[in-house]
Amino acid sequence: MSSNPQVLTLAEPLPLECGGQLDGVQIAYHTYGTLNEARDNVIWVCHALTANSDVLSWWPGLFGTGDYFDPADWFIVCANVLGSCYGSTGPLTPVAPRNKPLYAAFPRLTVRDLVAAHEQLRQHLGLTRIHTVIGGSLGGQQAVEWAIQQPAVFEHLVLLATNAQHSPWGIAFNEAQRLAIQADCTYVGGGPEGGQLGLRAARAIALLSYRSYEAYGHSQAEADDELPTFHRASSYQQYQGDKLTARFNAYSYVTLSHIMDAHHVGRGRGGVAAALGRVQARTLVLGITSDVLFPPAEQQLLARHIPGAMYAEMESGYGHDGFLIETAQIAHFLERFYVQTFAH
Ligand SMILES: CC(=O)SCCNC(=O)CCNC(=O)[C@H](O)C(C)(C)COP(=O)(O)OP(=O)(O)OC[C@H]1O[C@@H](n2cnc3c(N)ncnc32)[C@H](O)[C@@H]1OP(=O)(O)O
Ligand SMILES: N[C@@H](CCO)C(=O)O
Repeated sequence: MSSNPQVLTLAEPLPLECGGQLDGVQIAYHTYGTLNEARDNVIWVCHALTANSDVLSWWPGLFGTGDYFDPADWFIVCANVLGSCYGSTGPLTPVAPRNKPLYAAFPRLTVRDLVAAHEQLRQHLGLTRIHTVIGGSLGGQQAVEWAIQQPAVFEHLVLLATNAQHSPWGIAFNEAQRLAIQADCTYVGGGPEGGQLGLRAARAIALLSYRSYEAYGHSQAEADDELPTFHRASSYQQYQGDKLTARFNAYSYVTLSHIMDAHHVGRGRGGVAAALGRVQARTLVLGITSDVLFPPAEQQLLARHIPGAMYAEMESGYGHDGFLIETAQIAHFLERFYVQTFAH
């Protein structure tokens, strides 16, 4: 991370959806820019699977000086999710009562638990109104869940490449990755470095769902006339696995993928349509044409059931990760969205 996060430690135990609780929860967060006098310039960013609270470092082109969300204009908040490894309580954090990390025994959290923790942070920061909450993928799952729980807080909701309930297809991808991690014999009892070889394979599997046939064809094509001694695409897979293991751990990865799998806004609320119907924020839902993990149909469903939501689709060959890359298109649709909502 390019700058250190601030950390809030919750005074009270955090009750979990599974029925347990977490004591001494820490939430790492970044803020950028200044809260204006009217306190109406807050943008809250919910990050995806392996990112962190330093949104300026991982969403350049959308967040930063001269970008659509410029800290000169906005008070931007981004918090690391529970279960991750960038400062918020996760599987490698020593937790009470034994003050030791729980590793693979870390509790099964849900998106609702992530929201509950960040709701405590929102209250701690005294932010009664959020101009926009924005998130893609797991971040979008968190943003929509939060807008359902606290409909009066959010004026605008921006959802990218996400869904209302995780799909059997998405769960199957995650299970394949967990199987790779659990096949690494260091996963159980291996300490902080446990399962890293498995994580390397898991990231390589995940990449297949984050990119597309076209993206691989475009960036990893080989010369026609040579008998290859190695394949570019093979080396790319290995490199991406190495890149993630250098900055992430297997226990957080398993925890977060289970969180994604359990995501279902309709649970206990009479179904998805009834839950989405509670959203009061003006909503923009953005799908990506080549997203095989969260296909446009999932975005269309969100937009169909969130009252008055606007739906748009980004043309992109990048696949699911297009939500991190296609910043010019995102800015274009944001501008249309804000102009339209301002006019009403
Ligand atoms: C501490 C931190 O890093 S904070 C966390 C940062 N990450 C996040 O926040 C998560 C969200 N971000 C992401 O998922 C990604 O960064 C994305 C989707 C935005 C972009 O993905 P990238 O991996 O950067 O892009 P892409 O898929 O084009 O791969 C490019 C990389 O692969 C390398 N590469 C490309 N082809 C090959 C190949 N055939 N063999 C080996 N390496 C290759 C490139 O050299 C480049 O390496 P670099 O990342 O060291 O510069
Ligand atoms: N590429 C994203 C996951 C896709 O949502 C990440 O590593 O956070």
